[in-house]
This record gives sequence, C-alpha cells and structure tokens, in this order.
Amino acid sequence: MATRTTSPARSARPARPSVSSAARSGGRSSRAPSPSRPPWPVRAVRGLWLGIAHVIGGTLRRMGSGARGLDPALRKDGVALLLLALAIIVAAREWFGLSGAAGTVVHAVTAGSVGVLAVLLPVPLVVLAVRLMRHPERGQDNGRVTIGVAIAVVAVTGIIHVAKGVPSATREFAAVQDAGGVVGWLVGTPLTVLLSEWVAIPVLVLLAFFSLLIITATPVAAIPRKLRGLAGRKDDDAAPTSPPQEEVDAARPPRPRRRRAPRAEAEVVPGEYVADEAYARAAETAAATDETTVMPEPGRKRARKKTAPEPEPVAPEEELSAPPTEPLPARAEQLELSPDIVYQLPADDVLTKGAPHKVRSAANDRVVEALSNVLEQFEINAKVTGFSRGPTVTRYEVELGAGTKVERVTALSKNIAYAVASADVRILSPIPGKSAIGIEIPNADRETVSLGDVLRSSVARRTEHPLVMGVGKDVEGGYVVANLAKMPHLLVAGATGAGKSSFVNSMITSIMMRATPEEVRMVLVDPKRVELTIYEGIPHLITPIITNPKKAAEALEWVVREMDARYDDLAAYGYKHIDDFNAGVRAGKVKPLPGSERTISTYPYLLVVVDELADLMMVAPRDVEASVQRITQLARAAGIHLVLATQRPSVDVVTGLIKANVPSRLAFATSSLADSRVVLDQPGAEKLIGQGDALFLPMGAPKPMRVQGAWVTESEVHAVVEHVKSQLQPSYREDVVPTAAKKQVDEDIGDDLDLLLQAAELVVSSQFGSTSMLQRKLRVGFAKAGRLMDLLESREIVGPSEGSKARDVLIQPDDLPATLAMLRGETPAPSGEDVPYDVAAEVDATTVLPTGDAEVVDDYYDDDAPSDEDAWNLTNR
Ligand SMILES: Nc1ncnc2c1ncn2[C@@H]1O[C@H](COP(=O)(O)OP(=O)(O)OP(=O)(O)O)[C@@H](O)[C@H]1O
Repeated sequence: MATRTTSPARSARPARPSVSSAARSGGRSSRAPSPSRPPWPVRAVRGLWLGIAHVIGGTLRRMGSGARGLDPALRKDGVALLLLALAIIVAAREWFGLSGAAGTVVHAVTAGSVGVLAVLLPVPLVVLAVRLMRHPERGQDNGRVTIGVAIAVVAVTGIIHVAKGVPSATREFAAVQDAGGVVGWLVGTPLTVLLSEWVAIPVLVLLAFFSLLIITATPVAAIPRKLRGLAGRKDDDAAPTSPPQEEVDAARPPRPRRRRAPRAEAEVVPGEYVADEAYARAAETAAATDETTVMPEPGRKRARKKTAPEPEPVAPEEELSAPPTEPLPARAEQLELSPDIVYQLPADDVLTKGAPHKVRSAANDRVVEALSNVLEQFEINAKVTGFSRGPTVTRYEVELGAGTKVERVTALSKNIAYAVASADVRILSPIPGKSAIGIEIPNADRETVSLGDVLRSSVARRTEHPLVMGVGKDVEGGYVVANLAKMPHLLVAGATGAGKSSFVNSMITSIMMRATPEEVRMVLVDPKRVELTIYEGIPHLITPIITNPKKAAEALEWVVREMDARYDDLAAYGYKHIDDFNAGVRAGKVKPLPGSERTISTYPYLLVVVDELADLMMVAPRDVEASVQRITQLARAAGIHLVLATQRPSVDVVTGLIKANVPSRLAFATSSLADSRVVLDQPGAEKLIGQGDALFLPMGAPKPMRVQGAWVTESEVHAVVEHVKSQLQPSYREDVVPTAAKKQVDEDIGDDLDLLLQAAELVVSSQFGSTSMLQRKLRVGFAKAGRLMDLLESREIVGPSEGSKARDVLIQPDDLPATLAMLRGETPAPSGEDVPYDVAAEVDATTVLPTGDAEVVDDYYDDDAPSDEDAWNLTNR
C-alpha cells in the first residue's frame, strides 16, 4: 500500500456543491484539509521542482518515438531531475575543477567513496536520469540496471584499489581517494588479505563481467548464442537478405510446445466477456457472507469496509501493487510457419505496465459522504454500504431499509448529480445479482487501463485462442477480454473522440501480440486513411490496407467468395467448423481428393475490420449490406469475423439488416439517446463520459456491462508493428482487390492511376483542360496536377500547353469509357462496367439525394464555392 498526500491535481478539483461542503465542515471539519498535507512552502518548492522536472522529462520523451504517450501517473521526473542535478554538481568539480568549500566537499564525498571513478560518475547518473524520465514504467529493468551498475562500481573500484597497492584508509586516505575510494578499500583490502592480489584481481574481473550480464539481462546460458548472434548480425550487415542459418537455429525452440488444451476456448462462453476468475471467486465469497463491497484486483489486497452513514475519516489513498503480470513460461508462440521460418510473437513487455490500480481514494470517500448526506436530507431509509472502484467510474452500493421504495432513490438522480457535481450519474436498479441499487459516478481521479496489463492478466492467459483481445476493465476493476471468434461479429460505435479508434488499435495490437499470421489474417478497411496506416505491411494482412470505399466493397465480396470456398471444403471433407478442419489437416487426416494436385493447408481465422462503415454505405449501400448480411449469417463456422466501426450509428448506416446480423455491440459515448438505441437497442451510451468509457453487450448477454477500454500508446503500437514486420513480410492475396488490370498499367502512371482516371474524367466531361481545375477538384498540389496533365497529353487526351490558356481537349465525352479503359490497361468492358469507383459514388449519391443533386454532388469533389472557371458541371454530362 502506498501512502500519498493529496496531489495538486486533486486539490484543484472544482468547488463542491454547498450541500456536501456544508455537511463536511459542520459534521467532520477534521477531514479537510487532509492532516498529512505538508505546509505551503514545502508544496511550493515541490511544485516548482516537479514543474521543471516535467518540462525536461517531457522534452526528452518527445525526442525519438519510443517514449511518447507515457501515462502521466507513471512519471518519475522528480527523482530523475535529482540525479541530473547530482551529475551536474559532480561534473562541475571533477571535470571543470570547481574550487572552494563546495568543491572540496563534493570531491571528498565522491572521490572518498569511489576514488578515481568519481570522474566517470556523472555519466551513469545522466544515463539513469534520462532512462528514468523516458521509461519510468520499466521499473524492473531500471532496478536491474541500477543493481548492475552498482556491482560494476564495486568490482572496478576494488580492482583499482588492489592495482594501486592496497593503500590503507587509516594511514593514507589521500592515496585511497586516488585509488578506489572507500568502496574499493572495503572490497579490495579483505580480498587481498584473504586471497592475495593474484586471486583478488581475477575474482573482481569476474564480478565486473557478471555485472555486465546483469546490465544487459543476459543469462549465462545465452552467452554463446548472443555471441553467435552478434557474429551473425555482422554477416547480416554484409548480406541483409540472408540471415545466417545458425541464428535461426539458435532462436528456434527445441519443439514448439502446444499448451493449448483441445477445447480450451470452450471455457469462454460464446460472446461472453470473461471476468477474472479469482475476482469472480472473491465476489462470490463476498456475496455469500453478505459482506459489503468486494474490491477489485484479484489475488491482491481486498479492502472491505462498512462505509454507510458514518464514513470513516479520510484514509490514505489505497493503491494496489502492479497488476498480476508474473512472467509465465515461454508461450507456445514459436510456431513454424514453414519448415525454415520461425515466427516469434512480440515479448510481453513491449506493452508497458499501467499505473497501479486504486481501490479507494479520498475522492471516493467524499462521494460516499455526499451520497449519505443526500439520503439523510431526503429522509430515505437507505445507506451506502460500500463501493467498487473501477478505472473510470465507481459504483456505489445503496441498500434500502425495510419498506423503502426503490423509486425513492432512483427519483433522486438529479439531486445526487448535484451533490457529487457530476452530470454523468447512472443508476442501476438493482445491481445484477445483488439486492442493492448501484449508483455509478465518474471518478474525479480516473485511471488509464493499459492494454499490456489486460493481456498479461490471468483471464487473458487462461486461453491461448488467437482471437482473444484485451477489452479493458469493468466497473469493479476486473479485467475484461473477449474472444472475437465467439462474438462472432461486432459493431463498434461512438461519437467522434469517444474512443472507437483506440479500441480498434487495442484490438489489432492484441491480435499481433497473441497470434501468428498463420493463425489470423486480417483485412483492414480504413476509408479515413489515417487511423490504420501504422499497420501497413504487417504480415497479418491478407491485402494492403484498403482506403478506397469502392474497393472495400469489392473486398467484402471477396470475403463472401472466400467464405464459400471454405464452406465447400468443409462440406467436401465432412467437417462442421474450420477449427475441426484445421485439426484434421494438422493430424494428416485431410488428404487432397483423388486427381487433385492441391496442397491442403490450414485456414487462418480471417478478421475483417471496417473503420468507418458510413463511408462504405455512402458508396455502395446495397452491395455492402448484402455482403455483410451474407458474411455474418454464415461466416462463423468458416472462421471469418467482422468488426464494423462507425461514428455515425444512424439507421441509414447501421441498417436493420446489418444490426440483425451483427449480434455483439460495443458502444462508446454517443451524441444522442437515439444513437444509443441504434447500437444497443436501449439508452445508456449517451450518458458515457468518453475517452474509452463504453458499454459492452456481447452476444447473448442480458445487459450491457460498463467497461473502460484498454489504451495502447502509439509508440507501443509502433514497437509491436516493427517486431512483427521484422519477423515476416506480408504475402498478399492478389484477388481480394482485383489488381490484374493494374499490372498492365503503364509504368509512368505508377500509383497515380486513380487520380489520372479522375483527371481524365474531369477534363473530358468538362471539355476544359485546366491544370488549376485539376488542382482544386482533385485536391492535389500544383506539381501533381501538372504531372497528371502531362500524362493526359502523352495519351493524346489533351493538346500541348498553351501558356496560361486552358489546353484543348482531344477526346469527346462519348469516348470517355474507352479512354478510361485504355488508361487502366484494359480492353473496354461492356457498358456500365467500366465506370470508375468515384463515378459510381456520384451515381449513388445522386440517386439518394432528393433535390439539388448537382450542387451536392459537386461538393463531393470540392468544398469551395464554384468559381467562374467552373464551366464544368456534373449536370452537363
Ligand atoms: N481507452 C482509452 N483510455 C484512455 N484514453 C482514451 C481511451 N480511448 C480514447 N481515449 C482518449 O480519447 C481520445 C480520442 O479517442 P479516439 O481517437 O479513439 O476517438 P474516436 O472515437 O476514434 O474518434 P474519431 O472517430 O474521431 O476517430 C484519444 O486521443 C485519447 O486521448
């Protein structure tokens, strides 16, 4: 348990309503300010120190990409600044000869302690300070490095002391200062007396070597491999494309151990969240003994308390130690993808630890007091019997006295909101499984849930199913994970900024952390072009990230074809589920049919993530709806799962047909009650407080559960992506988004085909060959527009440049389809087939817009007001 004084952030909380503050000052004036609060000068100095420390720490963290996005709760900038200050003082004396009394004292202390090593002391101090500022969350590593450096200092000062003739500290202290200082004397003298200098020196050298192993976290057994690895890396530098075989051999486990129990995943009830087992047990015990609240964090300290009308004095804030992240034996992740490739999942510690979970804070006690006061003032026979603190909200439990109506408490929701100064009060009546009313109130001191902690929790470890992802923490502080295979399809919705994209990131990162590309492949659709770009090139992708909505619709059609192909195999070989088929393949039971030359291999799960369904529905609503319907109805047995995310959960995006087929829902804060109804079929999501606060309704669950979504920083995602990309190149399927035509596209067009098609269409339709029009309509720079115009000229679609005048257009609108097909490197297709995607978009947009279509469709290309140069108009076509 850590004892902390009230932090500045907490004291800066908005003034509390008079009702509770009056009660506080009248009833128990001793509670505020907290007795342990230091006097203001101390706080001022501390604040100033921390302010400077955070500025320096923040600057250091912004350098490079490895340390951005650190949870502020984990910072140790104050201590680090102390080390930095020490380094500067020591350097001033030992490097720059700072004289005077201060210099003498510094030298006496440093050289007296470590002798001549005092000259080097600023270096490790700076290294430690920088490390502590950039990566305070790696506590274990920092401790290890500190211990290693300390042992190195002991060994080296001992060696220097012996080498300088073992001076005596009592008779010749100046000589001791010029040798290894008191530390060297303490180590070197007894060793020399006991073993002679001939043995003492080798022993100390061995100790120094040992300290190096500690600093670099190298087990003795791994030394030969590391040395070979180093040699191999040198070879690698010479020939980067062919890693040395011995390195691969060394990294390969003796034999991949499959710890997966045959039906381990069956423990996860379909679509159900999995609360931590230990926590569930604790909850049961509490229920059985009719105790008050079970505090979260299984296997850790459990605080129970009778709160109720007479709350205890403010107790120090309680924190639990770090979540259960004990290292487990090497997981069965080193699966052979092919006979000579070993794929290793990212190490657990790539994802950092979160701040320790608090089971109770002063803020909670204040709310309990406020609630009790409200009940008292309205003369309701009920009392607050306890609370469970989650990361974002705390659920306070209210038990009613005999003969008291539930409605008397629920009717007070506005008064409660007023008393606790929060508009986001949610009342549950009753708490499922308990005879108590739950009042959920946001924590003034909310916590971030780290994805790493969720994935390292015992509930996530309990199953090795590759589609298990870290969802977050529930309102009682229990970890929540979900098996996407059991969903089997998920709709994620929430207003902008509510946490939807962060969830999608957590989901994809979970998959990369737990599954090999052999086990799970993904189709990522990102019409917004910004959310998922970081995953480009990971080997789990089956096709490059799809950003073009029309192509996304085509990809969904491919998913339908893939599903049908899988079904054909299941039928041909007599299996009901892809898991059974894969087991059959691994057991060698699935043989190619007679006459077939096919090599049968296992099917990976296929996860299709659409991060903005609305964009797809805008382009091809009927096709998308039909594909989604077909996939969702059948794909479960084929191991294909859909995750559809949208920030516009309106009925025209999440249509009845889609809703009916996507049974699991995750709602982040929505902007209206109507949106909440679309996602969850009930209100609630409009009351969420954003930033990952969500209601999770897995398939079959009677009521949604409130969770705080797991959070993964950009630098963590980056590290995981780098790891998986360094393991394997993606091998894309060519047929997901047809690229056959592209192959014949002329080299000089390259990646600009889509833009060129649009440019050709604009120019031919408008019969207006203006580069600046292309710039505006296509939203490209001058150089790009000029290049497009040159390409059009080289294909004889426009004439040569005539200075500031528009170019002649050499193709008539009637010949446009043939021209576009020529640019695509195809022979012209029959009518209608050759309309490029954006034109189709317009056609769709035009058909759904009731009036004024031309204006709106024009806006599809350009938000600017039409200018005189805009001779071009879609209605002219
Ligand atoms: N699980 C979380 N834990 C902590 N903070 C979060 C969490 N999820 C989101 N946030 C905070 O909320 C901000 C917005 O989240 P996010 O970008 O995921 O929203 P969004 O719903 O995807 O918005 P948009 O639809 O505009 O992309 C994040 O930058 C982050 O600060």
